[in-house]
Parts: sequence; C-alpha cells; structure tokens
Amino acid sequence: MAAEPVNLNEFQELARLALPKMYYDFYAGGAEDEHTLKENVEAFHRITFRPRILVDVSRIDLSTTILDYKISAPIIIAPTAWHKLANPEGEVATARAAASCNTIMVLSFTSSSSIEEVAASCNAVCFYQLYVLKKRDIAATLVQRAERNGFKALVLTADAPRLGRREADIKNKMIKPQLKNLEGLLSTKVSSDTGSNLEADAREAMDASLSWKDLEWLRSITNLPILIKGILTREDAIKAVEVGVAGIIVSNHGARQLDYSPATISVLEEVVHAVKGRVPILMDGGVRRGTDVFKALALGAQAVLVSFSQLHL
Ligand SMILES: Cc1cc2nc3c(=O)[nH]c(=O)nc-3n(C[C@H](O)[C@H](O)[C@H](O)COP(=O)(O)O)c2cc1C
Ligand SMILES: CCCCC(=O)C(=O)O
Repeated sequence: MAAEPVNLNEFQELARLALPKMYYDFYAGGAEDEHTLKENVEAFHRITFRPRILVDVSRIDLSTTILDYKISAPIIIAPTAWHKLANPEGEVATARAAASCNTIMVLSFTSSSSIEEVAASCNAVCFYQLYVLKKRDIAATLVQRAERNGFKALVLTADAPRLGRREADIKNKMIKPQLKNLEGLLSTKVSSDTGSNLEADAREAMDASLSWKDLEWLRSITNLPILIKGILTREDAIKAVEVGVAGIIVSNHGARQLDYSPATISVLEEVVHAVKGRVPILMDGGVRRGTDVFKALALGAQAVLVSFSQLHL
C-alpha cells in the first residue's frame, strides 16, 4: 500500500493512479500549452520570506471572516465541476468536509450534486457559483433555488465566455457528465463526438455576450452579495468595485481558460493596490501549501480558495 500522503502534490499522484485517465486529465489539465498551469505554481516558488525571529508565536489564531462568516482558517473550497467523477457522494461529501473544517464551500454551477442535496446534507456555509447561459431565465431559477436553500452569496465566474481549449479533453473525447442542477431546464444530449463535447456544449449554452452592464441585471434578480471571480488586472478590479460587488476573486480559473494569463499570485498585489480595501480580495491558482496561503495573505488577500476534488480519494 502506498504511504499516506503528506501534501497535496502527493494526493494528486494518488488521484492519477486511482482515476480513469479521462477524468484525471479533466481534473488536472489546463488550456493549450499549459504554460499558466505551471506558472501558477512556479510563481509561488519564486517568492521567499524575510523571516523575523524572537517574536512570540505561542498563541496564533488562523481564523478570519469572509462577508461576516467566521471560518477557522483563510482557506475556502473553490467551485469545481463534477465531484462524482471522483467519489459517488459528490459535492455532498465536499460540503460535509467544509462543515467539519468550519469553512465555506463554493458549489460549482457544474456540480454533480444538486443545490438541494448539498443544502440538506449539512450546515456548511455555502456560496453558489454562477455561469450565465444564453437562456437567462435559467440563471434566475438557479439563483432563486440557491437563495431558498440558504446559500449565502453568489460567485459570478466571469472568465468563461467560452470554455478554454483543453487539449487533453479533446484527445480523450471527454464526455460531459450530468449537470444535476440543470435537469429539466436544459437539454443534456451529447452534441458532438468529434472532440471534447464539453467545449461544444459550452459554446452552445454559455452567453458569450455577458458584460459589465449585466451585473445590474444580476443585482436586480437577487439580494445575495455577489463576488466576481476571474479578475486579473487593476482595470477590471476598479470596474468590479464600481458596479458594487461584495468581493473579488483573483483567478485565472486554474489555468483552464486563457493560457498565457499571468500567474495569479503575480497580479494579486496590483489588484490589492487598486481596490484600496474597499472590498475583500480572495485569490486562487497554484495554492498547494500553507506557505502559499501565507504568501497570498502577505500580499493582501483575505483568504484563498483551493480545489478539493482530490481529497475525496
Ligand atoms: C476540475 C476543475 C473544475 C473546475 N470547475 C470550475 C467551475 O465549475 N466553476 C468555476 O468557477 N471554476 C472552476 N474551476 C476553477 C477553480 O474554481 C479555481 O479557480 C482553480 O481550480 C484554482 O486553481 P488551482 O486548481 O491551481 O487551485 C475548476 C477547476 C478545476 C481544477
Ligand atoms: C463545462 C465545464 C465547465 C466547468 C469548469 O468551469 C471547468 O471545468 O473549469
């Protein structure tokens, strides 16, 4: 039997051994050359500390608050698609993990468990991640369901007008699993067998016209606070504050969307300076260790998001 993993990289290797190749590649892959996928991690490696000594650290408190919700450490669960590809309990198990760690889970739009199943499974604080489809009424329905089921905030992922070109998924002819929350709302028939049908389906369904003015529409259909995910520049950070978001997530979608986007840790400071404390800033991308979390906090993040799908194994 393999030794117990002691860090996330070792979990990833166990996942590679345990999962069918199509699913492992979907979880682990990035867009095109996977340049940003490597950079997200390597940019963290290039940052070193300037440690000071003889400071009393006998009592430390890692807890923090996100939108007034107290969490045990500045680490929350990122929205990631289809947890049932790794574990039959899917996002219900992830939500329980969030509850037992006393942190927040962001449920993906592309989840394999429903909003209702997750809400009924435990008392974790959950946020709902939204994609806006051409059929706008679907977003409205999902937002209402999230509100009704006690979700506390919306996370609008804004870096996916189209799905990134993920070449491993194309080669594997990745099959789109069920989208539990969309049952009865959108046809889920397989629309292509010539490559990754994720990409083809996303092109058909996603509203690529989504733009800043639509934040007003989103605010008109919900009272939940809205965080925006996918900010990488000071210009967009300032716009996000102007349209009234409750928080910003600096993210390049785990390098799965636009390759040659900058490593997120390398642009965090730019965003922090532009926002000047007006809203909390979270970040994700390449966070693999506690020292990475510390680096993000030192550069001005309130918390980080990590993908937990591997931890099901
Ligand atoms: C398998 C997988 C699926 C993902 N699915 C979604 C998703 O449905 N919605 C979303 O906003 N982000 C999604 N992301 C992006 C994550 O929320 C997050 O931005 C990214 O994983 C952070 O980078 P890291 O993987 O290096 O930690 C996904 C990431 C992975 C790895
Ligand atoms: C159609 C799949 C979208 C899920 C997602 O955002 C991702 O895999 O990165």
